[in-house]
Amino acid sequence: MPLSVSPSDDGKSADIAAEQEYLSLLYAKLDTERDLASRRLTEALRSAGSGPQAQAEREAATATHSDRLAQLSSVEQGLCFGRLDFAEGHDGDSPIYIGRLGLFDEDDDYQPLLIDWRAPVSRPFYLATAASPDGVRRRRHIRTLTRRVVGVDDEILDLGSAESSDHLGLAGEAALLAALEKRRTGAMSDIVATIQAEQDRIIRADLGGVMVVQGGPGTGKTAVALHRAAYLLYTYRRQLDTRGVLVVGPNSTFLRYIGQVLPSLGETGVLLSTVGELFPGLAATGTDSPEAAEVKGRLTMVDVLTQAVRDRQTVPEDVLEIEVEGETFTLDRATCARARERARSTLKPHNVARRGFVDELLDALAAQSAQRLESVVLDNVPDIPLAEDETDDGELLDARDLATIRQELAEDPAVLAALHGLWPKLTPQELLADLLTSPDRLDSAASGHLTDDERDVLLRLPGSLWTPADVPLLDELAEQLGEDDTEARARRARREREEKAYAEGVLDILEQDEEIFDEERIRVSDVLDAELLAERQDAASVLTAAQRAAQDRTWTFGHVIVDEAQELSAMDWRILMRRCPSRSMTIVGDVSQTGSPAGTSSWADVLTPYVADRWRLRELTVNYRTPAEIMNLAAGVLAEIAPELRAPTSVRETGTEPWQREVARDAVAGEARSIVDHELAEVEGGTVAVLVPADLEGPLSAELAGAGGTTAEDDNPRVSVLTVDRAKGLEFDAVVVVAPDEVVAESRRGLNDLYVALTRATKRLGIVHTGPRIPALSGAQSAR
Ligand SMILES: Nc1ncnc2c1ncn2[C@@H]1O[C@H](COP(=O)(O)OP(=O)(O)OP(=O)(O)O)[C@@H](O)[C@H]1O
Repeated sequence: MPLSVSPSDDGKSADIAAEQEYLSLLYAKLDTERDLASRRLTEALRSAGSGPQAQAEREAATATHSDRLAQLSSVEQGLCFGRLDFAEGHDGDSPIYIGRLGLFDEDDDYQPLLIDWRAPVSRPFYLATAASPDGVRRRRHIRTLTRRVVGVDDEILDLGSAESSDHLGLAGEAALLAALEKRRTGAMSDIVATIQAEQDRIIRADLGGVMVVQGGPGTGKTAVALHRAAYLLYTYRRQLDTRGVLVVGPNSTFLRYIGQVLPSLGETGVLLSTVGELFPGLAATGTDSPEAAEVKGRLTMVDVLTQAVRDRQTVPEDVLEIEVEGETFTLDRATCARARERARSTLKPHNVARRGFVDELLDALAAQSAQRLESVVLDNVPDIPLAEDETDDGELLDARDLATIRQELAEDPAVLAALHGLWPKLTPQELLADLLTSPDRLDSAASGHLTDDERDVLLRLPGSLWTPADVPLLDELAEQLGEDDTEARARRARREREEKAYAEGVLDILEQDEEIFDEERIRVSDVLDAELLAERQDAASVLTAAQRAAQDRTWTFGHVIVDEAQELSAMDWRILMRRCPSRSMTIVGDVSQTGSPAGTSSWADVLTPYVADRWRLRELTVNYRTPAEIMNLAAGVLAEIAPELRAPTSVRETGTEPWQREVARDAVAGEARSIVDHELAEVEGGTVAVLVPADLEGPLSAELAGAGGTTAEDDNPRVSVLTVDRAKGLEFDAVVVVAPDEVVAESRRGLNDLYVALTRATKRLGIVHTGPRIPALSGAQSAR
C-alpha cells in the first residue's frame, strides 16, 4: 500500500530547541572555516614572488582555497540533516550528526562535529532498519529552514516497530514524504537527506567496471547517478581528481535541470555534457530528421567513414603532370599506387600515413630532377680524363645536392597542390561536410553499407549546421584521420626537457639545504624525482580536470556516468567508450522509455561489443515521483509496450485521479490557457507542462506565452510546452498530455513516448483528446 501523507509532528519543542543549539554550533564552525579559507585565499592572491615556481605555487594555493570556499558556501542550506543515536554497548555511545560535509573540532583532538554523508560511518543512516538496526537505536531527520531547526522526525529501530514497517522498507518516511510533496521549481534538488536503501547500495558501489542501473520512471535514477558522482569523488578523490568524472545527459534542457545538484553537494569537478558537446570547439546546433539521426547512429557508419577516408587517397588515371618553373615533372599511376600501398600498410591514420606517401613521391620527383640536371651537365661538359686516384661512380650529385633539390620541390606550390590532390591533409569537419553534401562521394563510401534511400536521407545542403548525431561521426573521423603532430611533438619534447632541467635545479637547491641542516634526513630525491616534480608543476595548473577535459577531445575520464542511456545510438556508445578506456562506468536508464529510433531496448546489445558480459545490473523498483493513481494508468500503457515488465511501485497516493476530456483539434489552442490556468491554481505555485505532438508545439507555445508569469528568458519556467523527447528526464507538478494519438503516431517506438509523457507528473495528470482515443488510457476519469 502506498503511503498517505500525514502532517508531521512539529510539537517536539524540547527536541527542536536542543537540536537548534547544536545546529548553531555547527554554523558557527562553518563561519569560522569560511573566514579561514577566505583569509588564505586573499593571502595566496597577494603572495609575492616571481618565476615559474612561485607562480605555480600561487596558482595551486589559489585554486585550493577558492575550491574550499566554494564548497563551504554550497552547504549553507541543509548543512546538517540527520542524527543517529546508538544502542547501549555499541562502540562510541555518543550520537553522530550527519550532513553535507565533515566538520571537526581542532580544540578537541579533531573530534567530528558533523560527519559527511558519504563517510562509511554515515551509512546506517540510510541502511539501518528495525529488523537490521546495525547498532542504531534512533534515526532522526532534522528539518531546517535557513539556519533554523523547524522539525525533527524520529524512527526508533527496535524489533517491535519491525513488524509494522511498510513493505517498501522506506527509511525516514516522514522526511521522505515531506520532500516528495514539495512543489517543483523546475530545477532538480539533491536527495541527500532521504536516500533510500536500494539507492544507497548503487550510490556506494565500487568504482571499477560497468554498472547498469535499470529502473522505471521516477525511481530516482538521475538522482542516484548524481549522488554517485559526488560519492565517488569523495571516496576516490586521488584517482578521480586528475582525470575527472563525466556525466552525460540527453539534452541541454535536462543538463540545466540537473545542473545545481552537484554544486549543492559541494562538488564542482564534474563535467556535465551531452554527447553532442563532446567535440571541443564545435557547436552542434542543427537538427537531423529522425531518419537521418537513426542512420548516422548505426555502427555501419564506421565502415562508411573508413571508405570515405580511403576514397580520399587517390592515384592518377594515367600520368599526372606537374609544371615546376617551366619544366614538366610526371607521376605515373604505378609509382603513386606503390606509394599509396606502402603508406596504407603502416596502418597509421590518414594524416599521419600521408607523410610516408608524400616522402616517396617527393623522392621520385627529386630523382627526375637529378636525372635531368645530370644529363644537362653531361651533355655540356667535355669528357675530362680521370686523375689516377679518381674513380667514376656515375653520380654527379651528392646526397646534399639531392636533399636541396627535394626541399625546393617540397616547397613548390604546384607540387604541393598535386600532392594535396592525391592525398589531402584533412580535418574531420572538412571530410564529413564533403561527404554529406556530395552524392558521388556518399555513393562511393556507402556502397554495400547503406541502401539508396538511406543515403538520400543523409545528403544535405552545403553550409548546413552540425547536428548532435554528427559529433560521434566527427570523433570517429578524428581517430581515423589522426593528426600529423611531428612538429607539435618536437615542441612538447623541448618544453618537457626544459621543465625537467628546471625541476632538477630545484631539487639540487633543496638537497644542498638538507645537507647543511640535517645529513641524516631522508633526501628529497629519495621520494621525488625530477620527472615527478615537473609533472606536479603541470598538474598544479588552476584548471580543474573537468575544465581541461572540456577543451580536449582526447581526454579520458576516471569515471563516466550516462543518464537516459537508453537513448544513445551505437555511434554514441563508441565515443563514450573512447572517453573511458578503463570502462569504469555507471549507466542509468529505462529501456521501456526509449524514444530515439537509434536508441536501444537491450543493455546487452549495446554493451557486449565493449565488455562482453562483464557488466552488472542493478534495479530500482520504487517510484518516488508519480503518485499511484497516475502510475496505475501508465502501467496499462507499459503492459502494452512490454507485458513482461512491471511498473515501479509508487511510494505515495494523492487521492487525485487523472482526468481526460475531448477538445476539437482546431479548438485546442483556444482552450489551452483556461486548462493551464486551472492546473496552475490546483498546484498552487508549482509547475505545469503541456506535452504535445511536434506540430502543436509552436501554436500552443504562442498561445501560452506569459502563462503563470513565465517569460521567454526563464530558466525554470512555471509553464512549459514541450514535445515528449524534450521532456525526457524532467518532472512537473501537473502535466497535460494533448493529442495522445498524435504523440503515439509520430513516435517511432510506438507507445514509449506516451509512457514517458504520462510519468512526468508529481501530482496531477490530464489528457486532452483531439482524435481517436487510445484504449490503454480508458481508465482516466472524464472531466468537464
Ligand atoms: N530518496 C529520495 N528522496 C527524495 N526524493 C527522491 C528520492 N529518490 C528520488 N526522488 C525524487 O523523485 C523524483 C524522480 O527522480 P529521478 O528524476 O531521479 O527519477 P528517474 O528514475 O531518473 O526518472 P525518469 O526515468 O522518469 O526520468 C525526483 O524529484 C527526485 O528528487
